[in-house]
Amino acid sequence: MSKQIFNVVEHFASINGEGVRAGELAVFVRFRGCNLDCSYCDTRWANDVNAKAAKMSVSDIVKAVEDVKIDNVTLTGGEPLIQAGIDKLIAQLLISGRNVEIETNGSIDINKVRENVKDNLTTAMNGQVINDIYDKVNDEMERLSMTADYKLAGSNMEQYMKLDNFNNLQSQDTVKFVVSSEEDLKRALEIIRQYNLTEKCYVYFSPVFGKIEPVTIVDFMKDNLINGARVQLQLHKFIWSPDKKGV
Ligand SMILES: C[S@@+](CC[C@H](N)C(=O)[O-])C[C@H]1O[C@@H](n2cnc3c(N)ncnc32)[C@H](O)[C@@H]1O
Ligand SMILES: Nc1nc2[nH]cc(C(=O)O)c2c(=O)[nH]1
Ligand code: SF4
Ligand SMILES: [Mg+2]
Repeated sequence: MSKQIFNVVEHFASINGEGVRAGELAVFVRFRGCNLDCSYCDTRWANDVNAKAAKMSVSDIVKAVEDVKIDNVTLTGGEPLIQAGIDKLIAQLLISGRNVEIETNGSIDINKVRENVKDNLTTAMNGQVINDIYDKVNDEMERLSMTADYKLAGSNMEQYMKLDNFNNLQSQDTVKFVVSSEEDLKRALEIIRQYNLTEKCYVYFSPVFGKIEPVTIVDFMKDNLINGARVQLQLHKFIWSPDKKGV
């Protein structure tokens, strides 16, 4: 089998600016290319097929992550789940003891990826003296969390959302609504209620940076009694200049 090579446009250590682990140290690996084109994308440069990228194998990436001695790793992009072999990389990062977070755009079948990761873990553990490989694989899988956006009308990408993903959420996963307008907030609430999202996983609202006042989101949450969801601003855009790469 040919060795899988990934196009990595940047990898860096920082604090996670988004999601359940916001504020914690994390290593970020950003892959080139995306299957969507959101109106507000803050990493459009990474989606360019000609963006400068390091060619890295699974073991190159695992080594780069291990070298920094930080427990959390976030795979992002671009879109990490369109990268061939991503399941193998995720499995090896789990085996190396990391908490692995995937930032994904909501158009890809997360269950299929999770099943492929599980298969990789099972294969990797075969031959090891482990009494119950099944339990060990499930323990490793608990350190994998998917943060899936639901792209709203303001992104122009809503038609690509894979609603079936909402039947395959785990309690450690997140559904994130990046909102541009009141219309987006109303649609997000409809989806949250329809799929009972706050009962299944973490739910976040995040403003498209500079496009909607955070207080508008908070008022909407209060007016509609949206318990169990959280508002979140992208921390790194306050700590550093909002356009800065590598942070
Ligand atoms: C750049 S994307 C990469 C991962 C994946 N393609 C996705 O969309 O989830 C990472 C996260 O940044 C969010 N994001 C992108 N541009 C943003 C902006 N201008 N303001 C707020 N969040 C933004 C996305 O919605 C997503 O949740
Ligand atoms: N500090 C920091 N935290 C992040 N969390 C998610 C990010 C992303 O671009 O996916 C990101 C990012 O680019 N920087
Ligand atoms: S899916 Fe993510 S990376 Fe792709 S365009 Fe949208 S925000 Fe940017
Ligand atoms: Mg970002």
